[in-house]
Amino acid sequence: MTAATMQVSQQDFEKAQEQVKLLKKDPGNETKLKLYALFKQATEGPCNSPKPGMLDFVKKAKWDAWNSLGNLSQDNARQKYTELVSSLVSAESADPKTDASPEESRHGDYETVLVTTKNSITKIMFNRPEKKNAINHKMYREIMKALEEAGKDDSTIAVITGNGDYYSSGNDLNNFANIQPSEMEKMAKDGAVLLKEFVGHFIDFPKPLIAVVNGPAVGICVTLLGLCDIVYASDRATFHSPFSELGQSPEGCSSYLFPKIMGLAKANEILLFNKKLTAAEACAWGLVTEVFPDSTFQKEVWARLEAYASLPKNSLAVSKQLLRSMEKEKLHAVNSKECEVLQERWLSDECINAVVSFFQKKAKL
Ligand SMILES: CCCCCC/C=C/C(=O)SCCNC(=O)CCNC(=O)[C@H](O)C(C)(C)COP(=O)(O)OP(=O)(O)OC[C@H]1O[C@@H](n2cnc3c(N)ncnc32)[C@H](O)[C@@H]1OP(=O)(O)O
Repeated sequence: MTAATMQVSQQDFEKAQEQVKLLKKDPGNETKLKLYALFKQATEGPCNSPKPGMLDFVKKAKWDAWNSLGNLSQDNARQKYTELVSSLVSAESADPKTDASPEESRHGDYETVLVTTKNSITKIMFNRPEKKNAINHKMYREIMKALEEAGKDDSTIAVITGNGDYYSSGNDLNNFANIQPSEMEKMAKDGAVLLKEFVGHFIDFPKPLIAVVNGPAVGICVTLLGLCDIVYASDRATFHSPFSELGQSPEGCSSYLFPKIMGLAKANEILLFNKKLTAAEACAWGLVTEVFPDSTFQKEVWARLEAYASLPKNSLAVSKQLLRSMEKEKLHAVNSKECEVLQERWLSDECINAVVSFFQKKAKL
């Protein structure tokens, strides 16, 4: 190495120390240890401090990293440090995700949901506000696709919420409309297959899944809350699963989870007798984690979620999966059974009459 390159290397070394502080993405512990060791070697020479005790994990890892550089010269250490930082900076500027300012990145190609990622949180927002976020067939499919993507992306947690004044009015009753009598059985069979797959995506979701209930929730959007890991609600939200009123029966694993969460007597009021809960009641009954005043709901909840999303991602995922693993098989069995019963219900006069009444504007919840 010539004197000239050493000189440049010293300047670059100082610049690299500045650049490392500006990295937007955490380079990971292994790389951070390498940087630490090269910096120490470059500035102090070979490792000269006493070996820390076995139980002092952090100090021991740093000491090991520095010590592993042996007699590497200070010039070489400076050079290697500078090169490592330069490779991290280039990798970051080539990656469109990290170029990402703290701005939201929007996932493309959805019509009925709005999917965005920001601050390690992927948000899946029901986006049919003019229909109170009722879930039509396309929306069932798009929610499943969004969950699949969120399960695999870089986010730490995923959030489900609604756009507009409703969280969601549940199943879009148009899913049952304009069906010829000869097609009824097929409609019911296909509906049961779709519903089973849809609920299965919630059972199997691999990361913490949080419901941010911004307004009233109806039907399947209430029952699915039992499969979420945390439920935050605005004090404007209500929770209504009027299955018997609609001639239907419970889904979303609620026939198993609701009695477990709130006790059989309270679950019966919701699932058999159509009791609509206020947010405060849903919280007292264990379905909702915490209720916030509507005026500060978004601000308080997102601040809380951003703090949660900065926790170690893999630890959260394995812990969620561990908790879910105790129940997974059972939940899939419950889901199958519920869909089987609903397939029959959809062909019943009770259900058909309820749907007809809704479209004749005779019945609203
Ligand atoms: C593959 C099938 C799987 C099935 C899974 C099983 C799922 C079960 C359930 O989810 S059961 C629950 C079903 N939901 C309902 O029965 C709610 C019906 N809606 C209402 O009662 C009311 O709309 C309301 C109380 C939610 C809101 O009332 P209001 O504030 O007065 O608003 P509007 O009624 O004027 O609604 C505006 C606009 O949206 C349409 N809409 C609202 N909800 C639904 C719905 N669930 N299905 C279809 N359409 C809905 C409503 O008709 C209005 O449309 P318009 O402006 O008239 O075109």
